Amino acid sequence: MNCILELTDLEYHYPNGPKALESVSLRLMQGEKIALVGPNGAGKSTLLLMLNGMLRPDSGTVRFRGEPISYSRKALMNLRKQVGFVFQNPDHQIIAPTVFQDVAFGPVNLDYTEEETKTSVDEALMYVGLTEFGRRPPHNLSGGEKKKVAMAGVLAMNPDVLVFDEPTSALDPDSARSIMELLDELHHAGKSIIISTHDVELAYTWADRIVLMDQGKIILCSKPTDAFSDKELLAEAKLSKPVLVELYDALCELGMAKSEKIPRSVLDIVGILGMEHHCCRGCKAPGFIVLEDADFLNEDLAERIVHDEAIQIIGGMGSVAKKQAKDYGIPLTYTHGVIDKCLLKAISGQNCLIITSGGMIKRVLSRVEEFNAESGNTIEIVTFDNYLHNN
Ligand SMILES: Nc1ncnc2c1ncn2[C@@H]1O[C@H](COP(=O)(O)OP(=O)(O)OP(=O)(O)O)[C@@H](O)[C@H]1O
Repeated sequence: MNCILELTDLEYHYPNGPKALESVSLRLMQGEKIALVGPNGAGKSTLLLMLNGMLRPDSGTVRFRGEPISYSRKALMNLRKQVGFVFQNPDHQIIAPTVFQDVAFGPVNLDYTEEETKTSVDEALMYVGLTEFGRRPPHNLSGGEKKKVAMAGVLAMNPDVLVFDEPTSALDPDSARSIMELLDELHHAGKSIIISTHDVELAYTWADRIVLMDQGKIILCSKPTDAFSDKELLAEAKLSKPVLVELYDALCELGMAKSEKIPRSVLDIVGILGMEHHCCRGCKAPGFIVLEDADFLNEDLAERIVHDEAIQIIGGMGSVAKKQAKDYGIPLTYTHGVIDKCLLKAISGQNCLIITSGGMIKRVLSRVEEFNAESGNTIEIVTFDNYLHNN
């Protein structure tokens, strides 16, 4: 993996304010998902603002693709094309009278042609599920919708790195989940993503790496399972353990689990209990999962699969799948946490269809394979091609 952004020994004092960053060094690798976690005032937003040059450190270096960033107007404009920043409060980002104009702001400033601008805005609005919102004034939208408009504004420039300051703050659980699904989709499309959050459950299940911050310093940078198992550090950063880790600790104490692998999802817990107690294997014939590429979906094919394979559960992963399902009137049982939920249903004997596209297809295949290997289950996955060949 290549390093895309590198911070070395950053120090920063706000003018007339406190020291906000002290000896901060961090590397964001290509295609990585990092979550910054820490109490109020820890320095998370300040660190994020360094990443696209919105703040300039008093000392230390920020490198993008190996080169120290330059703070000239032209160089910063160029950097911000590649490192997109979504503020915690979308009102800080939304400026135009209509959603379309707002999302078009970046492309227009980057001298896209009219046609290129329209294409990139339409795609970005499709990605965030706001295709029909182009003419609406942003100030009349809900908090979650405004957040999606702000995200679309950044996505329209197709940056390699996405920086989100508290992507789910002030959102209801459903909007928060759909934003996180979108971040996952962007990750599968090859983006490197760094977020700040107070939500330990979210950070634990979503990130590849956790960066714990306190009082302007990075106090730990490690895999989520390591970061959230360290009681003392969590206390120092005034954070609690994620529920899944608490549950796992309790199961171990009760002698009900002794797996080496600390669970990161409900499905992992079910897998561990299944291994220990043989309770979810062999009792019932498992169901299977049909995987269909949303890019090749049509109404007839979906109907045929659902009918021929006695499908009981349908999951749609990603914006293309959700749009296709809506257009073709396919009722989706699940639109978030799709793979794990379908695996849970398959264990209990139900047949599932997962509709998805792009890099997420591989993710479904690898997750099912990983789950089977770890839990001893044998959930079969029928891919789109197999379906065509076998029928
Ligand atoms: N514009 C500013 N002027 C002066 N001090 C500031 C400014 N912005 C932040 N600070 C201070 O810098 C320190 C770090 O703030 P920062 O916003 O980076 O923390 P944070 O971890 O993002 O906090 P939160 O979780 O509350 O958003 C805090 O002590 C804060 O009071």
